[in-house]
Amino acid sequence: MEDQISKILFSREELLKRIAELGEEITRDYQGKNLLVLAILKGAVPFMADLIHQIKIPLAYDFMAVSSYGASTTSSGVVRIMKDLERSVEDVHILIVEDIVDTGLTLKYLKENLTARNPESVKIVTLLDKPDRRKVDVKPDYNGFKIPDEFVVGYGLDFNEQYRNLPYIGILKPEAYQ
Ligand SMILES: O=P(O)(O)OC[C@H]1O[C@H](OP(=O)(O)OP(=O)(O)O)[C@H](O)[C@@H]1O
Ligand code: HPA
Ligand SMILES: [Mg+2]
Repeated sequence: MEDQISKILFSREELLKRIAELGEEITRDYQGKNLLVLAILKGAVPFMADLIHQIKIPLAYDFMAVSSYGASTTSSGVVRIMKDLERSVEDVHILIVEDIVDTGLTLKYLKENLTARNPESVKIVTLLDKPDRRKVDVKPDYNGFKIPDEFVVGYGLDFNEQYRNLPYIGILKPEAYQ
């Protein structure tokens, strides 16, 4: 598995350090607010698990699953909800947690879909942002790291469902998917 990684971009220590900073900012901004941390399955799970330890106010968390990639390294552009929320969100401030914003198609769809449910607010925190690849205009409110246009895996990010269990973020060698 690790021999398919050409370069480690962020070690576990670097990830945790940045996540602590994000948690501090979020703690400050959501003081006194009814916060729902909404992680997008499956990639955001490791990030969300580390992030919630660093948000030092009461919160609830939930999950949605949407899919646009399948077994490919490029987005199909068609976003489908595979698992939805089971309760109304009218009384909460939603913080969407993503592992990566790439074309932006997933988040644009999600943000519009959730905004239509009339929550108090909808914001986005992503661990990684790949701005060079953006196809639609969507900006994360909180971002861990900007990254170049390379296919990355680890810490929740997959290629064909593999590599999610790596404790760091690395660049996948092109020969691993060609
Ligand atoms: O900005 P975009 O081009 O839309 O890409 C980003 C989305 O793609 C990945 O999810 P994926 O559909 O691979 O599901 P997964 O989290 O289960 O791997 C990632 O977790 C984001 O949700
Ligand atoms: N790696 C894994 N999954 C992804 C990526 C990536 O670089 N971009 C969008 N989904
Ligand atoms: Mg994926």
